[in-house]
Amino acid sequence: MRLDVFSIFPEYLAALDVSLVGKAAKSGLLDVRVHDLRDWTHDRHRTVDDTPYGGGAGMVMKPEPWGEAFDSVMPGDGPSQPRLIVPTPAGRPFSQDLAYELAAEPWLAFACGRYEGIDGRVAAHAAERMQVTEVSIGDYVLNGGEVAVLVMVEAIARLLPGVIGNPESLAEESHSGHGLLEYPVYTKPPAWRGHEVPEVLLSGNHKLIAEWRHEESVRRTAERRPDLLAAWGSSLAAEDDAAS
Ligand SMILES: Nc1c(O)cccc1[N+](=O)[O-]
Repeated sequence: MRLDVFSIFPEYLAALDVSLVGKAAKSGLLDVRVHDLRDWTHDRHRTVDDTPYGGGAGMVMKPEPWGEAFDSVMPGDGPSQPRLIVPTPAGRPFSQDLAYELAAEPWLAFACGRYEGIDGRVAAHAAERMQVTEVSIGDYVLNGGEVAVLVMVEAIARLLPGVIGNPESLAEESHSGHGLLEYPVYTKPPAWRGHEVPEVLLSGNHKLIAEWRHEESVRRTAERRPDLLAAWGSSLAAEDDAAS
């Protein structure tokens, strides 16, 4: 998978050089290219923003640098086009399902907005030749899209074949598809500062351990995410109906 990221703070994306994503890039599983949007400005101040039409506070990112950057890095007459992801609070909620969907793409491009956002014509013009998806990582206010890109790239990259050592671990994680939050985990020592590891986990009885883990997943989901529990219950009912 090729990933292109456009930002006025390319150093913010340095985190993509470390850990899981960095290893994937070094092993050739990922081709990560970070671009400084200001490289496509032509004035001495390397201007990327201007006042909003219609008034209002803040500044809007000018369309020209984006258009020139996209033309340069992913030309319209090229053999293929990426899927463009624009992090924005007004976007489609990012989820594990969307991470799987994006992990199936051969080429992703991310446009990191700043200020009050990117001129709306940038996405509209890009959509003339590539799929554009505006995505939100959550209902809170950030100063730009860079941190959202770091979140999405990590969630996507770990789904690519060969990136994580034990693919089986993907199956038991929260939001991994069974619909429940994952159970609590423990390791040595068996007792620590007056806290004991649940005895069942020391029993060696794999059936009891599996039952305890499921019960813990259901309990945690009921406490913290009743919305997920309801959806999980509905999916079980649907499976039962399909089987009967
Ligand atoms: N929430 C937010 C933002 O405030 C600015 C850029 C991107 C996002 N987001 O992806 O959720």
